[in-house]
Parts: sequence; C-alpha cells; structure tokens
Amino acid sequence: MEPILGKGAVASYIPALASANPKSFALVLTTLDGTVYKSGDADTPFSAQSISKLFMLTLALEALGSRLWKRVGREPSGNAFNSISQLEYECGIPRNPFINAGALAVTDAVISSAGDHGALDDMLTLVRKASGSSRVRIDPEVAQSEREWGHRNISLGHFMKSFEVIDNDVDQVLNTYFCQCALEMTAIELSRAGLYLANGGSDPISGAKITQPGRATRINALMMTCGHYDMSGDFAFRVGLPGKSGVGGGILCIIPGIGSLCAWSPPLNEAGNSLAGTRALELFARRTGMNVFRN
Ligand SMILES: NC(=O)CC[C@H](N)C(=O)O
Repeated sequence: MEPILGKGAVASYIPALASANPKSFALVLTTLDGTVYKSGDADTPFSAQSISKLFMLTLALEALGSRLWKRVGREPSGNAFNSISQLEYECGIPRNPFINAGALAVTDAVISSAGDHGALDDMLTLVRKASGSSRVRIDPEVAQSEREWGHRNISLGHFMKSFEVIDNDVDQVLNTYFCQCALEMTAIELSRAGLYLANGGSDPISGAKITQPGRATRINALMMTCGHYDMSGDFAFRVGLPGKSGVGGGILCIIPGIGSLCAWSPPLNEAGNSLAGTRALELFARRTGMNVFRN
C-alpha cells in the first residue's frame, strides 16, 4: 500500500492554515491513569478549529441542559460542515452542534449564560483545566484570518438571526466563533483534554468535575454520529470510536473507560477531515481492538 502521509490537501481558506507542514504527524494516547503514549510531532501546537466545538458544547449543556435541543438538533446533516442550504427549509435550526451553523447556535447560548468574563474565556478556562496546561491559547493571527475570510460563516450567522435562532448580537457571536476556531493546542494537550469524556465527565487526573456523566455520554454519541460531517458514517465504520475533527488536521477520539486519543496530520480529505489522521486511527483501532462496536 502507498504511504498516505502528505496526500490530501491542507486547508487553504486562510493563509495561517495553508502554511502548515503537510508532513507533520502526531498520534497520542492518554489513558485514564495519566500515562501518555506519543509518537511524531506530539509537542507541536496546531489549530484545533472545529475540535473547539466540543468544549463550547460542554459549556452550553452545563448552562442550558436539555433546553439546548430547542435551538440545535442531534442528527447528522449529510452536508458539508459549512452548508447553508438545509438551514432554509429547516427554519434556521441547525442539524447538530458540530456543523458550523450548529456551533454558532451553541456559542450564542454560551454567550447568553456567561458572566462578565465571557464565553471565550469560559471555554479557555475549561480547556486549560481539562488539558492541565495553561499554555493553551487563542492564536490571534488565525482568529484575524477567520474573521477576514469568514464570509460563509457570517452568512450563516445572519441567516440564522433572520429566523430568530440567534439571541445575541450576530457580530459578537461570530467574533467569539472565529476566536474559538483559533484555539491552539498540541496533540498531547488535546489528548489529555478529552479524558473527561472517557471518564464520566470528570478529569481522572485532577478529579475536576467538568460535566455530568450523562452529558459526557451524550457528547460521545454526537461525536460518533456527527463528528466528521458528511463522512461521520465512514469514520464510525472504519474507526468505531467517537471522534471530532477540525480543518487544522486534528482528530480527537474518545475511548470510553480507557482514554483519549489525538491524531494530527494537516492534509484533509474531501469532507475536511485529516486523511492520514483518519487512517492512523483506523489502524490503531484495528490493531488494539479499541472500537466501541467490537464484541
Ligand atoms: N471544520 C472546521 O474545522 C471548520 C472550522 C472553520 N474555522 C470554519 O469555520 O469553517
């Protein structure tokens, strides 16, 4: 079989992502006892992009509980992550929290409930707590590019506002969204940050309670059904683990009761998911038997 590292296309919609090294690669597993198994560029920070949607969703569920599901659905969209078409005939209610429109609804909910420090700070605090790393940051250059090239997301935001699905000022929601996409972390930090989802909502290392056990279970279900956009079915078929991808080339996978796994390789497949990252996770799941459907 031909090596696939370097195949696929690095996200090119903003310069800050287009300059990523297509040969970068990392695979990191952190188990519930805190042991870290790493290979490749595990210490290199990269743009988490849509993986940040997981952390905002965690905050929104804490704030709204099941009321969140009035604003956003729980079904795979079968469309691209930035698609606008479905929104019109579904009255501005996005299919799920992991497509861009859904993430805007989630961020709007977090803004409504955040105190003076704001939704973005709340997300950073959560990610720093979950990852055990204060180095995690929002990359200002990526945030600025997201804003400059964010015409599609700006359209989605205004379109949803026209259906009164967004409560807050659209520019405030969009600005928070652009900044959350610019979340920058290493594969080691991301792998560690996913542990609460593998451990009933609590960080097994610090003991910090991040969400309720039932919510962690639900987030995992959504990752499995919607975490890879219109290739979520293919990912479930090949890897069999709840996962969330981002156009920076990262994928965070949860192995319930065991640990959390992060793959990173910038070139993407046609749905915007890391090509080599998906393949690495597929091989990992096959060789270790860590697949939630295995019996
Ligand atoms: N899939 C992604 O990672 C999408 C995030 C990207 N910043 C966007 O909003 O389009």
